[in-house]
Amino acid sequence: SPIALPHPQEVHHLFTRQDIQTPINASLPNVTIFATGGTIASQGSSNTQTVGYQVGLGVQQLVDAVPEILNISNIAGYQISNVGSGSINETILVRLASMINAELEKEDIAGVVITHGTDSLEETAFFMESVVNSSKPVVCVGAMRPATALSADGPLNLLQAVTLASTPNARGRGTMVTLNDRIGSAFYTTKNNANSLDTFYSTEAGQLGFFINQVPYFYYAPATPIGVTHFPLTNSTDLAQVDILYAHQDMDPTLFNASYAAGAQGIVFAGMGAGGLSSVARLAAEELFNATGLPMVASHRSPDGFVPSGSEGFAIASGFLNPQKARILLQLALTAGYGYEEIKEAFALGYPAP
Ligand SMILES: NC(=O)C[C@H](N)C(=O)O
Repeated sequence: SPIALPHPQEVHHLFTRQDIQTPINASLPNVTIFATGGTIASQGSSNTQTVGYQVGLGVQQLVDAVPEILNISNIAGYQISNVGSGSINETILVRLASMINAELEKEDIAGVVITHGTDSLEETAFFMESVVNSSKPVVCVGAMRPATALSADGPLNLLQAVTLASTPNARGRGTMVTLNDRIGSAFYTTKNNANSLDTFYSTEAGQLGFFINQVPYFYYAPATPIGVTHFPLTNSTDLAQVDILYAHQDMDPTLFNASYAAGAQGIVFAGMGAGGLSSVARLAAEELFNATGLPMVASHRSPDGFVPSGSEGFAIASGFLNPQKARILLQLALTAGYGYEEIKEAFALGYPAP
């Protein structure tokens, strides 16, 4: 049965093509921007307001604020939505991905940029990594300060994102995230701080590169992360429902059954340490698994780390994937009709035997 979409009133701009097309300079590459909202598209009531601002700027205004972009690329833009990234949903993700696939198939397109709120940017980036089938760069970018703020970070981040999307050496690196001069892999990059400008990085996996004087420098030759499973996109925007449960001392063990009763087709738990649960919660989860076969994935509530297989016998280990990324992989696998063993294999790709 169709899954109810959250906050439909907030996606009323969805896919109205507010097409922008800057004057064509034949010597420059072509980059398409897909704007979804977020702080990068937000305005405060003063130049010192950095909390409680409103999303509202369209893709045209984002580009107008950085005319230097036009020295780097010809830009076309789509307004996909204009929402805080907490309201990005599966309808937006699936349609955005299919638009990006279609765009990258065009021979004259060098790459694409997604402007996005930072709160769930890593989820969208991971989704694109899993379903975009092109070696051309897909660059996700956001900002931590609204466009109206003193020292707003959005304009420079956008300039760098467009630069990255037009750089031949950015090909073959999967979907990337760039903010605050850093270039990271969508597979590993995580938002680490709710407020700080310097929030996106990936501790153990490291960065792909960085910007100096707006030029991207890479640490390595093109490579994509181990463990990416590529899924075909279907026309359906209904992805399997997967819930995340957060483990803690005295976790309510009934949450597992409640989640299942509410329609979850899979559960990811943000486990303590390397994927652990209290003995009471573990028993409840295991009983549910034994009774229903509901796929469950053990991830970690610590910001970084690894869940090895076998830590919770009935649960599939998330490896390096944090709960929000593990959820997307589980959603895509279930939507593609994977059974338990195939799901297990998809996760295990992220932690191959040495
Ligand atoms: N910095 C940001 O973009 C945060 C914003 N609340 C969002 O994710 O849409």
